[in-house]
Amino acid sequence: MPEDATAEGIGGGAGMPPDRGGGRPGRGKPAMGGTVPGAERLIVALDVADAGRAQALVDQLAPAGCAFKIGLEMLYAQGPGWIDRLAGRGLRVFVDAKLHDIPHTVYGAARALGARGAWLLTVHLAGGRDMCRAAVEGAAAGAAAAGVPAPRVIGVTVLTSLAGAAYAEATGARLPLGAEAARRAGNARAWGLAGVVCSPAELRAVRATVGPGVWLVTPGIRPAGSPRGDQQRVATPAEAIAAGADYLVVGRPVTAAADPVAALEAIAGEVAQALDGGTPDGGAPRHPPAGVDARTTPGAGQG
Ligand SMILES: O=c1ccn([C@@H]2O[C@H](COP(=O)(O)O)[C@@H](O)[C@H]2O)c(=O)[nH]1
Repeated sequence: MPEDATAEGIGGGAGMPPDRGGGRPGRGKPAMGGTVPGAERLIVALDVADAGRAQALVDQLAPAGCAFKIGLEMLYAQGPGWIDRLAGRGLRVFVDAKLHDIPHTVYGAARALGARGAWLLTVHLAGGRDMCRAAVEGAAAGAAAAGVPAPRVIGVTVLTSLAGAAYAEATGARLPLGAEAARRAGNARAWGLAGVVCSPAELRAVRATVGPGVWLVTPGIRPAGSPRGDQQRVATPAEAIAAGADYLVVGRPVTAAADPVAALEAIAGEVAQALDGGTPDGGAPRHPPAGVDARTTPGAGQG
């Protein structure tokens, strides 16, 4: 039955308590109450500056059962009140604040954000152990003071917009990109974070490093034929699920579509099919099953 992300516990259904807690992601469940199988694994990035547009997207897409990501654009243009607003509807809210500062400052920011009922909160792993631990502690303290569940703090490994020379320029490229992402993910686990953000290209290497129990949240999702935009390390929804992603972050392929609901449903359908071990065209699996069912409780490291 539903654990954390399954359709039944989310989506703002009337009278339904949001279960934003501790279980592993569900596999594609039958649709209930208008939810769409596969959508429970999707996080829609609300990268819009206009409140009316954001509200329209949430109203259109929430019944499918997806989560929503509030990132830098919404936070700076509209303010953090959107976290409360969506969480108050029983929706899972991923606050992609990408905190990266000295530990004292990050503690305070995470404390403030943690009090708002978020489900996930990001930090940059490049900020180091003390900063990441401060984020976990701050988020927990804020949530406890507000009487809401603490967000799971997850760490960004290497931005999906970086590759090749741009990656080398930004980091010094002491390790190949995949190895560096896996190394940083290992740090995330050691430092007590609940998961990491990584590109689909590194999912297998990251999972091999962190083992079960650490959530892998994956942007850089592009359905076949979708413009890549500024994303460099991309994969289709089915490929990302087959490689072991727990959650897929999808922005423009949904929000810039002429029909965002149809776009979301198509991606959810691809996800549901991949979770069942098939390919979007109904052929044999291209990869072994992702092994989601064998995982222990994600986020165990965050206590
Ligand atoms: O490495 C990262 C970390 C975060 N993101 C965020 O995900 C979405 C992706 O949006 P698309 O429109 O689907 O490209 C966006 O909000 C980013 O801030 C990422 O892309 N890569």
